[in-house]
Amino acid sequence: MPTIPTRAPEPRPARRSAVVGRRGAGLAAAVAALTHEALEREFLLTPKPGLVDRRNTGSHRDMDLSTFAASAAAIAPFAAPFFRLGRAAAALPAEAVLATLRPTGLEAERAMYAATGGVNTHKGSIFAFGLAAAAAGRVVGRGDALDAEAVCEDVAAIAAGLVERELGPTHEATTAGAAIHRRFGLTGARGEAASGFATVRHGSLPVLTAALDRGVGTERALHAAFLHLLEHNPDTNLVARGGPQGAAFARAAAAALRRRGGIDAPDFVAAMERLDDAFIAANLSPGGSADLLALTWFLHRLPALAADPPPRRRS
Ligand SMILES: CC(C)(COP(=O)(O)OP(=O)(O)OC[C@H]1O[C@@H](n2cnc3c(N)ncnc32)[C@H](O)[C@@H]1O)[C@@H](O)C(=O)NCCC(=O)NCCS
Ligand SMILES: Nc1ncnc2c1ncn2[C@@H]1O[C@H](COP(=O)(O)OP(=O)(O)OP(=O)(O)O)[C@@H](O)[C@H]1O
Repeated sequence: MPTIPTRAPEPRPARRSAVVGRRGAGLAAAVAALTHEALEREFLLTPKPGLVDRRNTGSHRDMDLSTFAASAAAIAPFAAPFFRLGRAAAALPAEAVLATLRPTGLEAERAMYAATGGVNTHKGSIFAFGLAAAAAGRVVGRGDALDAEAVCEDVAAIAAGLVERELGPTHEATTAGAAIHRRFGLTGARGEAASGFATVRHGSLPVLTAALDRGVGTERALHAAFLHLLEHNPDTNLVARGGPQGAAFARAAAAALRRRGGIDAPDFVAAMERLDDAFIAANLSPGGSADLLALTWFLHRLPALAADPPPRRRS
């Protein structure tokens, strides 16, 4: 069982220029290390309403920080094969790529369940990071600069039509996401991917970088990004547990926190803790926003990878 660090380290400043230096095997390993760092930053960020964090296990009874640490350690290495598959598929038409990723995605899900004793800790993250890592490989394989824009555009191309194909009226609603689409029209993880992670690219990522640029610490900047996601991401996990009313409550609570100053409010942490208690009382968990928070960090740090050595892994 991996040990849980109490705090993720401060990153070195991201280089935002078009870095295309590291194209060898080291880059696939660096993408896997960054995936691990992003997942870890998400589960350690505290407080997060309804989610597993250092304060409590949120609205969850079957997982805690050690489950998340074990899960992250088990699934992050799969980002390397996803990246390599993407790089090998750089010249393929985008619509042919998803089929090449599915076996690795399902293997990663099996590794997650093996590491957690059958608990779904990171299914949404495996999907999002699998697509993002593969798209990063395609971007590098084409010789383009590795940045969030290029990766998100390629994810949109790879995932185009996924909602119609997998959630269309002729399909049996076999998963929670499909059932929620049938009842409420939400497109969940598939819709977010097909949009090129629009909620991240045009929302939480600019919020994160704006906060960092004005000198806000990493944890608090991640909180700003998370608050944005809580207000704007149509999270199927919230709907699965609390119905549309549960999702509306979460959105309104996040908007209220923003209006009273967000991360700049003097009692921000106490307000987030009160919200955590309210989410737990209502059994709400914004798991999709947790996934997108990790992805926000990943996309923020990606441009630095091609030039820098991979982030140091903590044992
Ligand atoms: C598409 C997936 C997520 C299927 O899950 P499901 O039908 O239950 O979808 P659903 O939309 O409800 O979401 C599942 C998870 O995604 C996350 N999520 C929920 N809402 C959102 C959202 N708006 N945006 C992003 N992620 C979200 C949550 O963590 C949730 O638990 C995926 O598990 C899948 O298809 N796996 C098969 C492996 C695969 O295809 N891999 C290929 C690429 S890696
Ligand atoms: N820190 C976190 N705490 C809780 N969930 C998280 C966290 N980080 C990511 N998630 C996401 O939330 C999802 C788990 O949510 P949840 O347990 O509500 O889903 P479920 O297993 O489909 O449903 P249920 O537990 O109601 O049967 C995971 O797939 C994961 O991607």
